[in-house]
Amino acid sequence: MAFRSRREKLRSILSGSACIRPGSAYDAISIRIAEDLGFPLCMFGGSVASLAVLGDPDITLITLTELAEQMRRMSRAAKLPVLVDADHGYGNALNVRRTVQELETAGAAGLTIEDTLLPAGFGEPKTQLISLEEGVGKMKAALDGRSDPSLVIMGRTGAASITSIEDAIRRAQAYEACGVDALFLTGIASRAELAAITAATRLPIVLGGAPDELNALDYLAGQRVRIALQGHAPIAAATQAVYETLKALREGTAPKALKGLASPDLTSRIMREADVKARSAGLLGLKK
Ligand SMILES: O=C([O-])CC(=O)C(=O)O
Ligand SMILES: [Mg+2]
Repeated sequence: MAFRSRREKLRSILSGSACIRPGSAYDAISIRIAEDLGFPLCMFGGSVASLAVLGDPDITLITLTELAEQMRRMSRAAKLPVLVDADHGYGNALNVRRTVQELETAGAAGLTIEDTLLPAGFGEPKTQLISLEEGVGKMKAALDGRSDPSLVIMGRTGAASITSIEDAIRRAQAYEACGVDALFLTGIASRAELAAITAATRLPIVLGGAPDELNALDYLAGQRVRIALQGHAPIAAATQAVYETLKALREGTAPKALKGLASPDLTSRIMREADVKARSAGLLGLKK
């Protein structure tokens, strides 16, 4: 299968002994840049999917079809393994199963399913969790939905900052018992909390946003953390660059006087233009 080697690369990160930083990417251009810079993995967050596809905040307005289509574009553009944030799986456990099928055929190397109540409930200003039992059903459905056994399924909980660290441990243990491949934890606030999770579980850990005391990769590796996210700065940088450029043009700056544009060489590399030219020579009878 075409995507198996990507999934095996993600598996080798999880079964290794180091902790890596994934590149945050959200479209064909950003994943090619992450690939060229040598990132071993790309994180495709739900927040950046919503922003890139809809221009909206992370409130689960995006549909599974839109997420999977963006994933497919990224899979086509680069060979870098992608870990995709599949939020709550776009519905109940049956929807989770469908979500896994769609993201698997779209080329994801791995995906996370979380136990957050999404979209937000009526009259609920704060994030809520679904029950542990429903969460377990979702993890089982996700595992059942996979047809390539190398696709990585991660059980995710943000319980540590929503209910308690004890609840996060209970949930992590329950998802581990379902047979997920890794635990994705958000809202871990301290080394003591991470140590408690590490001691109570045995699967590789992926850490969402974390405070400064959880930044050192060697320390994290010793706590069985294999992947540590560091936010989504690239899309923020892209937004600022587009803003500055449009603002300068609107104010009358000549295109040639603009600062901070990609050079023709960088653009050509991102477009894989040398490959296109070689292909055109062979297939369209054009000069190389
Ligand atoms: O998965 C991540 O990178 C963190 C997250 O939930 C999001 O950005 O939506
Ligand atoms: Mg998310």
